[in-house]
Amino acid sequence: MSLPEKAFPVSWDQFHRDARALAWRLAGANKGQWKAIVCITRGGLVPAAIISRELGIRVIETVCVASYHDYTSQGQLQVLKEITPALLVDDGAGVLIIDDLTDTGKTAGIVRAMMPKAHFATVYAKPKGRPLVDTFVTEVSQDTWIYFPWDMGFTYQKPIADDHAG
Ligand SMILES: O=P(O)(O)OC[C@H]1O[C@H](OP(=O)(O)OP(=O)(O)O)[C@H](O)[C@@H]1O
Ligand code: HPA
Ligand SMILES: [Mg+2]
Repeated sequence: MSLPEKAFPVSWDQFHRDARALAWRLAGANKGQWKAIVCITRGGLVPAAIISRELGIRVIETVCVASYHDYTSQGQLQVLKEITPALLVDDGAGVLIIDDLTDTGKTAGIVRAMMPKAHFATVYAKPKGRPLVDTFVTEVSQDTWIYFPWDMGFTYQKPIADDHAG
């Protein structure tokens, strides 16, 4: 297992602020009028909850995709549950697709193909995935791993000087 060079840990508070910032941007797009949210599980569940609250969207659908089976290594992408046909009309126009991040862009590419006219939004984006999303909040470099608060717990931190002792 190879770990990306840099770490970008995100606290619950920071994630809430960043997801709210995404909601502000989305309120300005499509006049804030969305038919429904399609949330890409599982990572999209938390931002979808925050955005649905901020924008008053009550219809929430899931598309269930899994690709990172072993922590940081990506495997075969599996679609475990498809989008309800009711939302696929008119290629998904007026629908908001939400995920926590786009990395290589593979997940975004697969879901975009299901709804080419939907608006795709993520909280974070890495350069390879960035061209596939319409709206995001923060870009992080490709060699960075984003640590989400739901994947973390409190642990002891070594003093910075311990790694710089000469
Ligand atoms: O741009 P990509 O390289 O495709 O990676 C991005 C996807 O990877 C993660 O999901 P994951 O498959 O790990 O499942 P999870 O959301 O259930 O954690 C993340 O939540 C995105 O959906
Ligand atoms: O940087 C990441 N962090 C968490 N999950 C991910 N899935 C793909 N890339 C990432
Ligand atoms: Mg995911």
